[in-house]
Amino acid sequence: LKSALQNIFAETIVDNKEEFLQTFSTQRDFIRNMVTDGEVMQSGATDGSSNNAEVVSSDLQVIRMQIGSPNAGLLYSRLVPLVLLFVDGSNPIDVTDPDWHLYLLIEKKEDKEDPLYRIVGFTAIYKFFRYPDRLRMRLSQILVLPSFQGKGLGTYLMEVVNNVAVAENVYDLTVEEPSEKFQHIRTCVDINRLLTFDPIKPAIDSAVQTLTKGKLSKRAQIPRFTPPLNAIEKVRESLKINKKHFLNCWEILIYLALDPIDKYMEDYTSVITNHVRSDILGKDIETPKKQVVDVPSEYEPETSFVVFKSLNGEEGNTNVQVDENKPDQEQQLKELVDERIREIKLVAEKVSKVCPKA
Ligand SMILES: CC(=O)SCCNC(=O)CCNC(=O)[C@H](O)C(C)(C)COP(=O)(O)OP(=O)(O)OC[C@H]1O[C@@H](n2cnc3c(N)ncnc32)[C@H](O)[C@@H]1OP(=O)(O)O
Repeated sequence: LKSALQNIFAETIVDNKEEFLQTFSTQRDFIRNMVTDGEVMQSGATDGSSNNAEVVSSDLQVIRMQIGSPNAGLLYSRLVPLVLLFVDGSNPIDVTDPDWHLYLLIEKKEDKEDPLYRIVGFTAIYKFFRYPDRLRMRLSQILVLPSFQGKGLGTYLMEVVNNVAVAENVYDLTVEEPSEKFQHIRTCVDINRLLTFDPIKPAIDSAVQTLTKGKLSKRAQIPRFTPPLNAIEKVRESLKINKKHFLNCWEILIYLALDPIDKYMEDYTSVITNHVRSDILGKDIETPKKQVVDVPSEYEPETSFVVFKSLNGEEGNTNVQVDENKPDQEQQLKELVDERIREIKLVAEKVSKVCPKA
């Protein structure tokens, strides 16, 4: 056990019980001392649209530290064991790369003379260049310590990071390999922001109108139901939500706008099926089909081909091998669609509880 723990704790390991217990008094100011040169990004509740006010007391602060600063690297080396133990599949960040920032969620308790600082969570974010003159932010690790989870603190930290991305006008904010739970939280936060973002309202209304106009499932071709390009652009520029994540949110925004949802569920499911199928095939199934056909010619046979584009979207005699295990594929597709609908309902339920008008 010791060697396994040694791998995780490295030089921060304390294997003597007395010595360990003593650190509670000898190092009680460690965190406060470490964060003195940090930048306070938020104190107390955010003005975000989620309902965090009830969980976020004025004792909470989010402090940002550049990893290159002398204390940040030292502090992070103490956090590494927590990252390895609690964030699935994570690796420690490179403490020599100054483009990393730590956002520490600190609980500050008044105590005898000096306040006592406790870290209740943190996130590591990478800020990097985007050609020609912008910066992007990528959230790569986030952790709320186990005894503080499920109290809205992860949501709070996400809101603070969103506010920073907007205030610093970065190009966008992305998340590296989000876990399912974190993706759910992030989506809830962003849906609340999107619901109050007026510039996309006309686009949502128009999508909903198309969907409610008539039985979609009876139509030969189901429209794609993606947001217009200018909406994608406005959302990225104002809210810093990247396109891929906005497309996920878009499906939920439409779900929330369908009233009554039961009446349109069949059509809505065909739209989602369509999206899932396009994602799997990695192409937009509504675009006119293209085919590549080898043709005999007097030039090199390997470089002679013709590309056909059929205008009615029908595929002719294609070489694409999609039919082989058809029943299996259909079943798998249905399972993926069911899973996606389940996720959508979960977020929809959550956001309509927080803001009942949604
Ligand atoms: C890029 C990556 O790093 S991905 C990996 C993410 N990190 C991890 O998996 C590490 C382990 N997990 C964690 O650290 C945390 O659970 C996090 C960061 C994922 C989420 O942080 P938490 O503080 O637990 O999230 P938060 O409390 O805001 O929301 C989680 C749940 O608590 C609930 N919650 C929110 N506010 C409250 C509240 N006021 N009272 C009670 N519960 C609440 C939410 O409803 C949510 O539940 P739901 O998902 O069932 O709808």
